[in-house]
Amino acid sequence: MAAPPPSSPSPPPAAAAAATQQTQPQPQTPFYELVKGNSGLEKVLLRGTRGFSAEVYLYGAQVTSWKNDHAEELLFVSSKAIFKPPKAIRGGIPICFPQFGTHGNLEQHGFARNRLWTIDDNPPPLPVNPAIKSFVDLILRPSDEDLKIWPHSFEFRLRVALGPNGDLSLTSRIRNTNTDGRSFSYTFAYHTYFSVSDISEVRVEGLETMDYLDNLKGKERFTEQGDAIVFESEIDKVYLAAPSKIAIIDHEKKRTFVLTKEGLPDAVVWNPWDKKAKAMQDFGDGEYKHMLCVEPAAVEKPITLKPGEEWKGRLALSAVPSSYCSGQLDPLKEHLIALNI
Ligand SMILES: O=P(O)(O)OC[C@H]1O[C@H](O)[C@H](O)[C@@H](O)[C@@H]1O
Repeated sequence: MAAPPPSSPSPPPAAAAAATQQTQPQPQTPFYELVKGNSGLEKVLLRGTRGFSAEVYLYGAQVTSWKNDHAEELLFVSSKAIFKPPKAIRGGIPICFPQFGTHGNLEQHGFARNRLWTIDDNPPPLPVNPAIKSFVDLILRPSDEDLKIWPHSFEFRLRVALGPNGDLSLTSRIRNTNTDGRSFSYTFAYHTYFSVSDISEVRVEGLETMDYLDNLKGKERFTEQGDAIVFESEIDKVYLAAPSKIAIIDHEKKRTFVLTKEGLPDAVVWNPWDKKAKAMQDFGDGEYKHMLCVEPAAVEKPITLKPGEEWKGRLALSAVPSSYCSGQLDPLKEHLIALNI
């Protein structure tokens, strides 16, 4: 069920229907493939050059795997994750829309993460790096049931793309398609779960001195002190107006994740730690040691769209060797230039 690659990066990948007509994947040729995943839910496989790969479930449009050229998994998905609606999949990159967390009257993190998305065969053109050959476009429109809980018509298009250096990008385009002249507002996050060797060996750079809302202290506002952020206990903070680049440095793995965000001013940092981990049905007791969520988001100031308006929010992820010193973001720039991001 391999789909042939698009003839150019702008047109969409071949239709899912066409995907079923081809039986022989073309070796060395980037493509996406639609296969059955856990519990029979469908997922899209993206394969890049040199063995890079990613997987996206149509359920939630959720990326659940991103692997480097050594076939190492870079995202965390819980061994207890439940792949059954209406539960959202615990791990990968859940999409929080139209509400982040409890910032509104909807269910926690909104409903996009537990809806079935479809492959969008004919998305409006999106400027992309021509070197990217492996990508898929997904779309979510509200059902009649959704309109009862959030009475707004929208089109949410998500492109997930695997770059030539194994970097992963997610581009969201959300359009207000209300025909009654009404604007709508929403909050949003790419709730990214990174796989880390040992949370106590990890530090995050780029958020020091930032203001944040502490979800563990009634969303009260504080200012981060000191150096890079390290982890010794539960954390659940929304960093406000965070920089567009954030680094997660995993000492043990000698790996640095670089997040680049556009259109998303905030960044949430979350680790449930031991007590909350035990209370979560779909999360192993000790798994908090091996994950960290850093979530590019728009939380403090909701995004408002008038009818016909479209918003774009992008996340680009790369994993690079940690070959620079603590507190020096400059050498990181070299990696970013090398990665062309
Ligand atoms: O359990 P979930 O609904 O997936 O939420 C998991 C976590 O997501 C975010 O990081 C929030 O800031 C946390 O408060 C929440 O606990």
